[in-house]
Amino acid sequence: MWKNVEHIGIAVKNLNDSNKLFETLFNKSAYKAEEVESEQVTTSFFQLGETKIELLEGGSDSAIAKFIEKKGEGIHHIAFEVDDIYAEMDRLRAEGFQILNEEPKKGADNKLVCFVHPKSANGVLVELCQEIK
Ligand SMILES: CC[C@@H](C(=O)O)C(=O)SCCNC(=O)CCNC(=O)[C@H](O)C(C)(C)COP(=O)(O)OP(=O)(O)OC[C@H]1O[C@@H](n2cnc3c(N)ncnc32)[C@H](O)[C@@H]1OP(=O)(O)O
Ligand SMILES: [Co+2]
Repeated sequence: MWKNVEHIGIAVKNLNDSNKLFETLFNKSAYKAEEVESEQVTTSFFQLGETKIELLEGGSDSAIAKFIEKKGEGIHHIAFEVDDIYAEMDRLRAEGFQILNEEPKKGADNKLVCFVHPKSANGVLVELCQEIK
């Protein structure tokens, strides 16, 4: 079952600068920063109601750097909380979606994550995530 929009990922060039900008915009501080080596990204998170904003700065070979090079800074992905990521990956594959991961992997903020290719989701990079218990 799909639940809430867990976070919206925003690709940024400089995390320090963007932290300050979004702190001013939201009038609140990021509640955490985290490096995710497997994705070559450093992230920070702002909690807004039940949804988070995830700022992402990427290393030179990262998906984030490639995205910024092509499209510039901005919304990179939308992440949805699901209750059974394995079942949803099987279901989506059977429905013909291109899932970018063989298995869920460890993402930021204590989640298992996987991605659906934007070419099979109307140009939107979709992330599924499930809390690690
Ligand atoms: C912090 C960890 C985790 C979390 O816990 O939240 C994260 O959020 S990590 C976020 C960063 N990681 C990822 O994005 C992993 C999944 N992404 C990928 O595997 C790749 O980025 C991709 C989607 C497969 C694209 O890679 P690639 O094919 O090498 O790049 P291209 O530049 O050639 O793109 C092909 C095609 O797709 C379009 N594209 C790329 N990224 C996006 C995007 N974010 N949203 C929409 N469209 C996207 C790109 O424009 C190309 O289109 P065409 O030019 O029309 O061919
Ligand atoms: Co994300």
